[in-house]
Amino acid sequence: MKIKPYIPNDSSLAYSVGVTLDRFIKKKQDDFPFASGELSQLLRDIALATKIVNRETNRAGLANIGGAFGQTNVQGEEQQKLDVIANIRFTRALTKGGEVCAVVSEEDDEVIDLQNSSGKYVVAIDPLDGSSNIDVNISIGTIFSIYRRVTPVGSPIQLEDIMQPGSKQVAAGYVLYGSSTMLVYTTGCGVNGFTYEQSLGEFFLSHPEMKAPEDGKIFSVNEGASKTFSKGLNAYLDTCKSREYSARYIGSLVADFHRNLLKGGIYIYPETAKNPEGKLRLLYEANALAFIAEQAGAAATDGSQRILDIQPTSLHQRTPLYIGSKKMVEEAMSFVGKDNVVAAK
Ligand SMILES: O=P(O)(O)OC[C@H]1O[C@](O)(COP(=O)(O)O)[C@@H](O)[C@@H]1O
Ligand SMILES: [Mg+2]
Ligand SMILES: [Mg+2]
Repeated sequence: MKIKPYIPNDSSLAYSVGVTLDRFIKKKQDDFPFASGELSQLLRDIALATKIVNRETNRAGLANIGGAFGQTNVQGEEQQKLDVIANIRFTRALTKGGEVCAVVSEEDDEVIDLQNSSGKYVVAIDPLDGSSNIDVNISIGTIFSIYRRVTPVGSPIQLEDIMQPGSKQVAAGYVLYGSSTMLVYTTGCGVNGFTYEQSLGEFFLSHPEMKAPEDGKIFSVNEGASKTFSKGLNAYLDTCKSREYSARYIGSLVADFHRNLLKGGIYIYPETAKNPEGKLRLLYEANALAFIAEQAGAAATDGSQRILDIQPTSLHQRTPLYIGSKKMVEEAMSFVGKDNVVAAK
C-alpha cells in the first residue's frame, strides 16, 4: 500500500468554499486559551436565528407574513408581522444556550429577564431594522450588541447590567438581508463579514478584516426633513452637494451603514425640531454600529460626543447619529458645531 501526502487542489473545477462562520468563531476563541466558549456559542445561536429569519424574509411575499401586525411597539411605531416573528426567533435562540441572562429588544417595552441567572451576557437587539421596507422588497437588517453583565453571575439581574455604555460591548454585529445575506460582527479585534450560501446553509468568510475608507463621497440622510435640520447640518449638506457627492438613502439603517462602510460615506439621522433626540435607538441601533464603525477605522458621534461614551439613562433612549468615514464625520462636526440649533417647528 502506498501512502501519499495531501496536496491541495486549487482547480477551477472545484473552488474551495472557504472558511465557515463556525470555524472562524472557533479559531478566534482559540486565540484566548482561557475563554469558556460561551461567547462563541452565543454568536452561533445568533447566526442560527439569522438563518431562520432569512428564510422567513425570503418567503414573506408568499407566506402571508408581510404587512402590518396590527399593533404598535413601545416606540409607537406600527409593528410589521416580520418584526414580531424576528423578535420571537431571536429571543428564543438566546434562551436556548444558557449564556444570556437578559434581552433588550426594540419590540419589547421592558427588559426580558430570561430567568437564567447563570447567564453571563446581556443582549440588546433590533430584530428587524428598516421594517417599513419589508413590503416593498428592499434590504432590511438585524442589529445586536452583547455585554457582559456587571453583577455577579448567579444573582438576579440589575439595571446596571443593562444600562452600560457602548464602550463596554464585548461583541456587536449586524445582518443585512439584501441581494445576498451577510453577517458582519466584531468582538473588538477587527471586523469580519460573512456571506450566506443558501444552498449549503452556511455563512462563509467573504469580507475579512473590513476597513472603512478614511474619506468618502456618499451622504445618506432623509433630506425630506431638511427644513427641521440645524443650519449647520444644512450647510454641511450644501457642501456635499457643491462637490457633487452622491446622495444615497435606503431608509434601512443597516443597509445604508453597510454601503458606506464599504464605499466610504456618512449616514446622518440628526436631532430635528420634531425629534430633538433624533430617531434611532442608542442601545440596539447606534451602539452596535458605532462599535463596528470604530473597529473598522470609521467614527460615530451624536453631534457632541462619541456614541460609545454615552451613559444610557433609559431602555429605549434615542440619539442623533452621525456615523461613517472618519474625515466625513469630522467635517460634518465642524459645520454642526458652528450652528447646531435646530429650526423651530
Ligand atoms: O423614515 P426615516 O425617518 O428616514 O427613518 C429611517 C430610519 O428608521 C429606521 O427604519 C428605524 O429602524 P426600525 O425599522 O428598526 O424601526 C432605520 O432603519 C432607518 O434608517
Ligand atoms: Mg431599526
Ligand atoms: Mg426594528
